[in-house]
Amino acid sequence: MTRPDTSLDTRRAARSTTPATSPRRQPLLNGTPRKGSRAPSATPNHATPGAARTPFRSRSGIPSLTALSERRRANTRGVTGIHSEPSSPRAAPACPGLADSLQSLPSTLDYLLPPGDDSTCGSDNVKVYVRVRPLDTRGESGDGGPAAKACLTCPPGGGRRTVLLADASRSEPYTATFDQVFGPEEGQQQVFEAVGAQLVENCMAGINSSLFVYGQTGAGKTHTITGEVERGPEDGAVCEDTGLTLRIFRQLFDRITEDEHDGVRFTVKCYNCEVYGEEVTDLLAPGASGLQIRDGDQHQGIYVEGLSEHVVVNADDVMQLIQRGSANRHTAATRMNERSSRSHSVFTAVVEAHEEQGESGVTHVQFAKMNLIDLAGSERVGKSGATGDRLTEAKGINKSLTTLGRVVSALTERQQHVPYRDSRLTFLLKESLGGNAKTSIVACVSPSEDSAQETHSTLVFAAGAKRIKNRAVVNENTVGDMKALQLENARLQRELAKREDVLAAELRQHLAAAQGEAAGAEQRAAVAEERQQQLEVALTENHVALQQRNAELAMVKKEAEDTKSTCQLLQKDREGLIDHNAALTERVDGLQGSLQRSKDALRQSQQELANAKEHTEAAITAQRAAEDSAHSHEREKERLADDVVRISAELAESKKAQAASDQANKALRREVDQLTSDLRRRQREVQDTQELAAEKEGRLRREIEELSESVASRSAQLQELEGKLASETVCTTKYRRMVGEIGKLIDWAHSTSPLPPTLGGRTSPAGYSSVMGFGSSRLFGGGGSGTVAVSPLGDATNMWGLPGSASRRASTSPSKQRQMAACRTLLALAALATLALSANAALPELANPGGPPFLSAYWKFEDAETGGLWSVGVHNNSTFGAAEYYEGIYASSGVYTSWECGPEPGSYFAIANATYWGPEGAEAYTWCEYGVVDLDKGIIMTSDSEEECSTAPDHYHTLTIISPISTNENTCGTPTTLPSAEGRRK
Ligand SMILES: Nc1ncnc2c1ncn2[C@@H]1O[C@H](COP(=O)(O)OP(=O)(O)OP(=O)(O)O)[C@@H](O)[C@H]1O
Repeated sequence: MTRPDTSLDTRRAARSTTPATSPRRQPLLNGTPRKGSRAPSATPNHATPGAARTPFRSRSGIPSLTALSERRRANTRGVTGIHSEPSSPRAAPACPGLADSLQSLPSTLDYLLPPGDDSTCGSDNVKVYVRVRPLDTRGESGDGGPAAKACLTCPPGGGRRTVLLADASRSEPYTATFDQVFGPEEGQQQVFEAVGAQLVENCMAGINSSLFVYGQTGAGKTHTITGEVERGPEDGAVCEDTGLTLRIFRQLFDRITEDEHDGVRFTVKCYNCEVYGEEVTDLLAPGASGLQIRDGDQHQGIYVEGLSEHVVVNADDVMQLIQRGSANRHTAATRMNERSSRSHSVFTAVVEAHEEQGESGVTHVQFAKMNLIDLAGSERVGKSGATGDRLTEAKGINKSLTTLGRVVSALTERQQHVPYRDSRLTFLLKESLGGNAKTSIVACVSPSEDSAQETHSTLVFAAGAKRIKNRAVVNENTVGDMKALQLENARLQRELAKREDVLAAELRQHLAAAQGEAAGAEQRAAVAEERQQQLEVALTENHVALQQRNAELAMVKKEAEDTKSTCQLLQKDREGLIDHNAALTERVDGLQGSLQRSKDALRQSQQELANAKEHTEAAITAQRAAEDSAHSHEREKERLADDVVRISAELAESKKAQAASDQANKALRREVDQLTSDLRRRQREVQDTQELAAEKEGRLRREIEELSESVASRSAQLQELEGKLASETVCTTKYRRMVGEIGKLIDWAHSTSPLPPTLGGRTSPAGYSSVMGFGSSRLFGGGGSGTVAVSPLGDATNMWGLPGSASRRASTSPSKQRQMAACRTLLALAALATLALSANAALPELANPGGPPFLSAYWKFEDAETGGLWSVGVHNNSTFGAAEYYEGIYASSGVYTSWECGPEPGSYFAIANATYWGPEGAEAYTWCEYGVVDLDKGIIMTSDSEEECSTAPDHYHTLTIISPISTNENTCGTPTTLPSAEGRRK
């Protein structure tokens, strides 16, 4: 028994990395476990993405390679079992195509599994994640200024899958949706759980995987993929900043420990190289540069010739390799990043699982390759200020990234030529982009306004890469000596034969279910898409309305601010007026005081006058009394009279002053009244404006709340619909693949036909019986008047359902038997082709729900040996076409059977029978509907005119479907006279 080239046990004992540099070609990107391993035919040509669901896998994936092989054998059941004589020496080698097709059936069945688990649904689309780094404290512009503002957000309702870039240089914000978006607050462990853990499971399932980080310089690529590489504070832990690589290997070794058991052994080999400029260098064997990249055979894939190989047995070994590789990598300080990677680094691990098959001497080897790629960052040299070596490096980096962009475009546009060889980088990544690997990309971006342009390019690249489809397969091999392999082969053949029926039944069931599911899914997808578009439009309108409302609110706020400042001014005016009023009041008070004083003076004068009068009277009395001594008193009298005149004048003057004061007082009062009423009016105005503003603000706030609620609920609906759309898209993909699988079966059936060579077939009885068994048990099994025979030649009674002497004579002569055999083969071909047609035709049917059902098809073949014509009609009226044959021996008939293809009314159809021709000259029945299919248009029409159908001789021999002739007219059961053989063959 041959063991793998490196003894795991020995290595385990040593517990150390083997730094051997192999002089041979080392398989960097090569899954081949060792030189001289088995031929490609031992490896399946289809991925089994749903393998993790099968009972053969444990929770952890592939604890047992035998289990995997069991599963594969179970999946291929139905190949040899179809043979009526499984031991036929030609059976196995005659059917490699069928074996391959049936080996692919697990993936067909997997497509039928309910959607939801992406890792097992069979979709190999590249997964794309976006990681937003925190804003840089040194200022993103790199000029040492203050930190820039953020321009990248995750809009609410985006489910952490959508980013919105509001770039000032663009009129519209840019949005895109990815598999997941990690914000600045999300740490290395969260990224590992979402991105890295899948790579471990892929490795354990024998599937290649690649992870690469992309983005502008300083965006966090090296931080994400490598980060801090050292042990954590606790035993077995990693640091918080440890990147994906070490975390992946820790989990990988945990999983290996879980899955390793008696008979199953794992080996892990690591490689690390960098692409600097266009030169490939081994980072683990310094000095080994200028290495060549080779495109090996199917197993080797892409590999770097002469790259050193390092066997590792635990995560600490890997940690040392990462540290060595990082130390040897080209890095330099730039304005954008203190430790900028100036090369692309590729860290590769090849994980092999070996299982010896007990006594048989056969060893199963399952292997997977994991690439962890840290791309150098793109940079705007104007911004980074690179000169000299840094400038040359930057140009080289940008050039290789541009080629990477062209490769992505070519793949997404499905161009014939993909320019992988235009740069070393893209050549190395060939398998990861569109090849045999499950690929994840983490696009690292900065949220800073300064980096908006670079972030935009990164997001556009990432959105494009999301559309790339890969075709990952399970890498498996079986090795052993020739005898052991032959024994194993024989055992597999026996297993294969045993399990045929189960698979056939499963396929039929799943096929029917898938068609129904696909029909519903397509319909729902269309509705969901329409709904999504409506919601998007509504969302956009709501955004616009919200922005308008915000603008209005801002204006109202501004008005309120203005009004407030006007109020303040008015308040100031009011205070001035109050002061002025107080001054006026003071002045009035002053005037009133002086008036009072004048009045007092007047009263005093009047008193004095009264007193004077009294004195005068006393004087007059005294004069009269002393008339004699009046002279002296005469002067006194005159003085007193003068006093009276003066005091009277003063009194008049005081009265005038009081009148003037009253006048001024009145004017002042009027002025004060006027100002007071002005003030009140302004106060009322201010109050009204404030109330109006408050009311408007309240109304706008309510509207904004309502709008926000409606936006949130619509976003939730949109998210839900997106989810549905995604799951339905998965169903549709499954369905389309299933159609492809059926097409392969048809091709195979055609190639193994027992018809004469002119009919494109072979005369192998084994091949022939396979076709019939396949057709009868799977497609023609139910309904109608009987079951078509499984055996190659016997059981004609079932075959000949129509009355007629010719049919009863059918199984007698050898030539009739040959015709019957050929007839059955044609039935199988027709059935298979109709199955494919139904699937194809389901698409226009779905696009036109409730439209007319399908389908009928008609094939004609010319038998060069006899010159006869075969016709096989297929249509949806539950009759099944046999064959028509004339000239020479007359044996043919129709068989009734029906075949239900889908649950939808109208998608029901069956295979029409052909024609029954009696012996020449005898009465014959045409029990045939001549079906015609136009695959280009996807429509099928039939004609009851055999003449019309037979006027397309160009299509004979080719299984090509004849173009439309006329609409359906059923002539079942109508006796008709045969045209002459000559006439029919023209
Ligand atoms: N998500 C993050 N959280 C914390 N720090 C980060 C994050 N992303 C990046 N950084 C820090 O930013 C700096 C630049 O990151 P890094 O070297 O990983 O960028 P890069 O994309 O690899 O750049 P280059 O292409 O120039 O090599 C580092 O100091 C790194 O620690």
